[in-house]
Amino acid sequence: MSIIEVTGLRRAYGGRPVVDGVSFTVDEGEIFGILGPNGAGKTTTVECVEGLRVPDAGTVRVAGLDPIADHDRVTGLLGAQLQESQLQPKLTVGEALELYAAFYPHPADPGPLAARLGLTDLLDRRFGKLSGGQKQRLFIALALIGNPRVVVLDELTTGLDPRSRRDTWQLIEEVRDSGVTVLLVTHFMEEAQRLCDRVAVIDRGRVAALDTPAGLIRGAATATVISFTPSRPPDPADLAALPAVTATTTDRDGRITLHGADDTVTALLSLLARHGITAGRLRVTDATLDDAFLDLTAGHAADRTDRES
Ligand SMILES: Nc1ncnc2c1ncn2[C@@H]1O[C@H](COP(=O)(O)OP(=O)(O)OP(=O)(O)O)[C@@H](O)[C@H]1O
Repeated sequence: MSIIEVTGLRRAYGGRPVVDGVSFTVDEGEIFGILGPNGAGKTTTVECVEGLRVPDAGTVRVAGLDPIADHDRVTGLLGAQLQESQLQPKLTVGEALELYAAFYPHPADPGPLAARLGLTDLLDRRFGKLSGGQKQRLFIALALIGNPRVVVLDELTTGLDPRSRRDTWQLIEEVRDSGVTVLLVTHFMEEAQRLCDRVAVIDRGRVAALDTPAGLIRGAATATVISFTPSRPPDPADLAALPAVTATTTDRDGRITLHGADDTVTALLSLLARHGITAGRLRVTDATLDDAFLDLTAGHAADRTDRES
């Protein structure tokens, strides 16, 4: 059953459309990712879901309610992640939890919630003295304090070191496992691949693809990534003519990376054998969500160059 329904959403700033007909539904109990390049319209989209922005056109429903017309009821069932600037540096973790609990009719008990998020030892610590990872744990706690059915997390792990990021991922999975639906805006492919049940890739205000991470990878032009260091450079025209090749790059050390499919590997090996070239440190790997994302948003970088030139 869907808990969020977005249909034909449009929003422009100063006459420039930044969300241009976005539609998707989020099922209750899933982690739904919104992925896209900078400026693609991700935050604007989730702000419309949260009722913080009024759409120019289209409809948004959260548990069947309109986030603008039914603002108070939607606020009661949707937990949003605060931005850092919204908390006073002198407020302690315990005070922040008590303060935000007071905003909701049926809040979670701050003590057990703090324990669940590993904040018990930090209850007397001031917000301004917390590390990046500790702040993010507090933001997740504050998003959950109202006992929401949905939490919206926007770039929650940006700026965290790899360990804190992994710890935060585990917390997000625990939130989902407790029955809360998660709408997650992220820039990190690894994060989306590891956490999200389904992902909408938004590019230039439109949904470029919507699928499970595995489905996005399967549907991408790149299935296989091949890299090797040749004993001497092959003819670039021969490489470009290999079956299913979508991209070829050569780094400063002469190492070649080809994006293609299984057929590409076989044809490459016979090409190299024909020319007596050996392939040093040959690596053949499956494409990742990163590769799928680059395929899906391939026009974006070119457009940006056009605009900036
Ligand atoms: N209040 C505003 N007034 C004018 N333009 C805005 C406003 N908010 C966002 N924009 C512009 O709208 C576009 C989309 O912004 P948005 O924040 O939704 O994108 P995003 O995909 O979340 O980007 P990022 O990944 O960089 O956070 C950007 O070009 C941004 O500069």
